[in-house]
Amino acid sequence: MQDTFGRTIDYLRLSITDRCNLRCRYCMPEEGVDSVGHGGILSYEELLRIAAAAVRLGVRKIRVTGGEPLVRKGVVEFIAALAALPGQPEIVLTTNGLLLAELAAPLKAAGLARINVSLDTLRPERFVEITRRSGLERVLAGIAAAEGAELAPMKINMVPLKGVNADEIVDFARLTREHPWEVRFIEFMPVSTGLDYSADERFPAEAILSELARLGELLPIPRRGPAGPARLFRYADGLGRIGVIPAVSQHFCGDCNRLRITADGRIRPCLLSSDEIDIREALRLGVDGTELEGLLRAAAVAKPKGHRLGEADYREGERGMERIGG
Ligand SMILES: Nc1nc2c(ncn2[C@@H]2O[C@H](COP(=O)(O)OP(=O)(O)OP(=O)(O)O)[C@@H](O)[C@H]2O)c(=O)[nH]1
Ligand SMILES: C[S@@+](CC[C@H](N)C(=O)[O-])C[C@H]1O[C@@H](n2cnc3c(N)ncnc32)[C@H](O)[C@@H]1O
Ligand code: SF4
Ligand code: SF4
Repeated sequence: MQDTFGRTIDYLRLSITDRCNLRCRYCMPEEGVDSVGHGGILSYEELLRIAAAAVRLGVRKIRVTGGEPLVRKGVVEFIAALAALPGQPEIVLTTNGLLLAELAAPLKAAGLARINVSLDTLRPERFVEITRRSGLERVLAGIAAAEGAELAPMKINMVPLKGVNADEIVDFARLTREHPWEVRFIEFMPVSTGLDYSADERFPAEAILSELARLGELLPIPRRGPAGPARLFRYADGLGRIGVIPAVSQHFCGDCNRLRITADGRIRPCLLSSDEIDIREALRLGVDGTELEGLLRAAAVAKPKGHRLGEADYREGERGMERIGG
């Protein structure tokens, strides 16, 4: 499906829950997060109907995200059902890794193609400071299990914050020398209010690149087609790759290829705009497949040319990343 600006939309991100077993300070407030509850989130059946309609419109890749997608009961069977949709889209997942040690092998068997694991520090005490929970060992065991299950190539997502974990950029980059992983550094996005960060903690892409250069020369990897948000590099002696996601400072919106479904059933045309289309209501009123396709098409038409973050009239949204799915 094409949007108004000639971009091809072939990627759908499904946030399957707004619940999470961590409370990362840049994503969710420590307390006072109201989960939308069982009736508020889309059922697996509803999610499958949306996914099937999207695949009919040309979506080739579906990412399951959250909240923490692995805390939702029945996620393995849901992945299997997605992978079995006519058209056989590629099914991928983004997780904090806490439950991966147990679930990596069943997820692979269900048809999951790849996995992206979010990890912001390699230091146990810091893990607690950032996520407000313990569990670094479990995440590392989860990454090992994902590798064992051949969920490859694995991507690790890190959000550097100045004075918090930016001094670990080089340690994370070093991982790509020893492992065939893609380690990606994501610019922090101020998307919801009530977060425990200050503007001084932002660490822009240019600063990330200077940090990375301390480890050795970064060799750019040329893009082949719309390659997603990451600018890719490698070190001459590295097995893996480095990605920098300049989510705020340098727009990759011109290549944007995605729509999002929020945990509570809204189609979100752009991560950084609070405009949404209610698909939950439509599903519960009994729309048919053609009407679902119509709603997805309308969202593609409503997709903005680019984000307006940083512009005078931009307002931080009410909805946290855990509902949008990142
Ligand atoms: N501004 C912006 N940021 C995005 C977009 N897509 C992903 N990101 C950021 O990049 C992070 C990593 O995304 P992932 O969930 O790993 O997915 P991905 O980068 O699409 O993954 P691949 O399919 O492996 O390329 C997200 O959590 C966001 O912070 C986007 O469309 N716009
Ligand atoms: C919302 S999480 C959902 C999936 C899963 N719980 C996880 O952490 O991977 C998806 C991604 O969004 C990123 N993210 C969350 N809040 C962010 C923010 N304010 N700025 C940039 N990235 C953010 C996380 O680092 C993670 O990689
Ligand atoms: S980034 Fe992921 S793991 Fe961390 S609080 Fe948000 S949803 Fe949970
Ligand atoms: S900010 Fe919006 S338009 Fe730009 S890449 Fe992200 S989702 Fe697409």
